[in-house]
Amino acid sequence: MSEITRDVLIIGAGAAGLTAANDLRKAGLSVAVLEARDRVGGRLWTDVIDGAMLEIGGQWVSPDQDALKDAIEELGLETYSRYREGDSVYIGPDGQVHRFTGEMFPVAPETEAEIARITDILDALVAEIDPDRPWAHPSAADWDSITWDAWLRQQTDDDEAVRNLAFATGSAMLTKPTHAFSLLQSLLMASSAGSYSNLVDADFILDKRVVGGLQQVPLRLAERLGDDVLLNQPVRSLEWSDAGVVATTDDLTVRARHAILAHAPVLYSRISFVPPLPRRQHQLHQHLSMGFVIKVHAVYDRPFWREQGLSGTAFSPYELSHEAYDNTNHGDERGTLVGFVSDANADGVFELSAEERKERILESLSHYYGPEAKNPVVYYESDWGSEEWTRGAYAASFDMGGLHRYGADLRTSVGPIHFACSDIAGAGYQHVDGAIRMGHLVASNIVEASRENGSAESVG
Ligand SMILES: Cc1cc2nc3c(=O)[nH]c(=O)nc-3n(C[C@H](O)[C@H](O)[C@H](O)COP(=O)(O)OP(=O)(O)OC[C@H]3O[C@@H](n4cnc5c(N)ncnc54)[C@H](O)[C@@H]3O)c2cc1C
Repeated sequence: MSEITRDVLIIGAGAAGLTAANDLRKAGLSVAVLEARDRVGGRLWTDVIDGAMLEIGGQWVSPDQDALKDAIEELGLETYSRYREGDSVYIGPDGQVHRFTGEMFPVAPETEAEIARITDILDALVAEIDPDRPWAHPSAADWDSITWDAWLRQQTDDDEAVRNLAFATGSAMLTKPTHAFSLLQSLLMASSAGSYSNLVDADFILDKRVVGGLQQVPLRLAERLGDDVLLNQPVRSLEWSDAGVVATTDDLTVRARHAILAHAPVLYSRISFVPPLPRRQHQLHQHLSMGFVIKVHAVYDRPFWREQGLSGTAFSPYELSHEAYDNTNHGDERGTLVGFVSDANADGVFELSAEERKERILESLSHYYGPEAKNPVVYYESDWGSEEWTRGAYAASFDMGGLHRYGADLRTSVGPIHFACSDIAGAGYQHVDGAIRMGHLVASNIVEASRENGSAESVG
C-alpha cells in the first residue's frame, strides 16, 4: 500500500472534480484526483464503436451555459451547431406523422392555446425561483408536495397538452415518471436553464457540440494535472477529522487537508466514512436518486432524412423514443440519429432480449423517419444504469418533498469534506455546466479557507 500527501484530495475525475483540481493547483495547492474507472470524464465519454465516433454520455452545449462555454474556449476546443435545416416531426395520439417548423408542436388549436397558456404560467413561476435556492421561495413547501403530473392536470383537462408540457422536465430531463417528482423539482430544472421556454426549445437547449466530442473537456483538464490524476482508484474509505482526511483505495492511502466528493450523490454511500457522516447527510442522501434513460445511437451510410427535407428533430409523448435528433458528427459523410427512451419505457425495453429491444427502438425511430431508419450500419445503446460508478442517467433528483426539506444542505460541507457535482448544482443543474460551476465554487471555498487559516492549512 503506497501513501501520498496532498493539500486536497478529489474523489472523481469528472468535469466537476477536474475543474476543482485545476483551480486549486492554480491557487498553489497540491492535489490528487482519485478516479474509480480506467478513464477520466465520468458521464462524459466519447468513444469509437464499430468505427463510429459516438457521444455515449453528455454532448450538447446551450447558450446560457457560460461556465462550460468558458471552459471550452479556454481549452482551445471548437464547437459546431446541431443540424437543424428542414422540418421537424411530431406524432400525436392518433399515430399520424405531422411535419412542422418552429417551437410549437402541430396540435389542435385548442391544445396549442392550452400549451401556450400554461407555458406562460410556468415561465412566471420559474422567474420567481433562484435556481441556487429554490427551497427559499415562500411557496416551496406547497410546490414540493404536488407531483408535476398532478399540478399539470389541475391546470387543464387537455391530455395532449399535459403530455407535451410534462415530458420537457419528465422523460427529457429528470428522466423519471412525472408522478415521481414535484412541481418544485420541475421548476428547478427549468430555472437552471433560465426558463421553461428555454427548456422546451430544442434549438436552445441542444445548440452546439464540440468537435471531437465533449469528453475532450475532462481529457484536457486531466492532461494539465498529469500524474496527479490516478485511475483505477475507487475510494473505499474516508477517515475525517478537523485535522484533515485519509482516503484509502485498494492499494493507495492519500492524506490531505480537504476532500472533495466530486461524484453523483447516489455513490456517497459506497464510501465508508469514519466517523460516519452526520444524521442530516445520511437522511438527505437517501432522498436523491438517479433518473434513467437509454441514449440510442443509430448510424447510417448517409443522413437519408435530410433528402426528405427533415431536420432529424422529432418528438412524441406517445412514442417509445420520445425525442430524436440528427446527431451526425462534424464533417462526417455518414448520418447519425440519436433517440432517447426514458424512465418506465426504459425499464420496459430492458425486459426484452437485446435483439427485440433494438427492433422495438428502431421501429419507433422509423415512425419518425420512415423504414430506412430500421437498418443502421452501427447501433449502440448507452446504458448508464449498468455503470457501477454512475448508476443511471442523466443525473440525480429529489423524491417528493425532498428538495424543500433537504435542499439547503445539499452543498453544505462536513468538516474537511466538500461536495461538488452536476447533481447538486443550481444554474446548470444536471448538466456539464453545473458540474463545472460546482467545481469552481468548491475550489474557491477551499482556497478561501486555506488563506484564512494561513500556513496551518498546508499538510503538503
Ligand atoms: C447519456 C447522458 C447524456 C447527457 N447529455 C448531456 C448533454 O447533452 N449536455 C450536458 O450538459 N449534460 C449532459 N449529461 C449530463 C452530464 O454528462 C453530467 O451532468 C456531468 O458530466 C456530470 O459531471 P460530474 O463531474 O458532476 O460527475 P461524473 O461525470 O459522474 O463524474 C464523477 C466521477 O467520479 C467517479 N467516482 C465515483 N465514485 C468514486 C469513488 N468512490 N472513488 C473514485 N472515483 C469515483 C466516477 O467514476 C466518475 O468518473 C448527460 C449525461 C448522460 C449520462
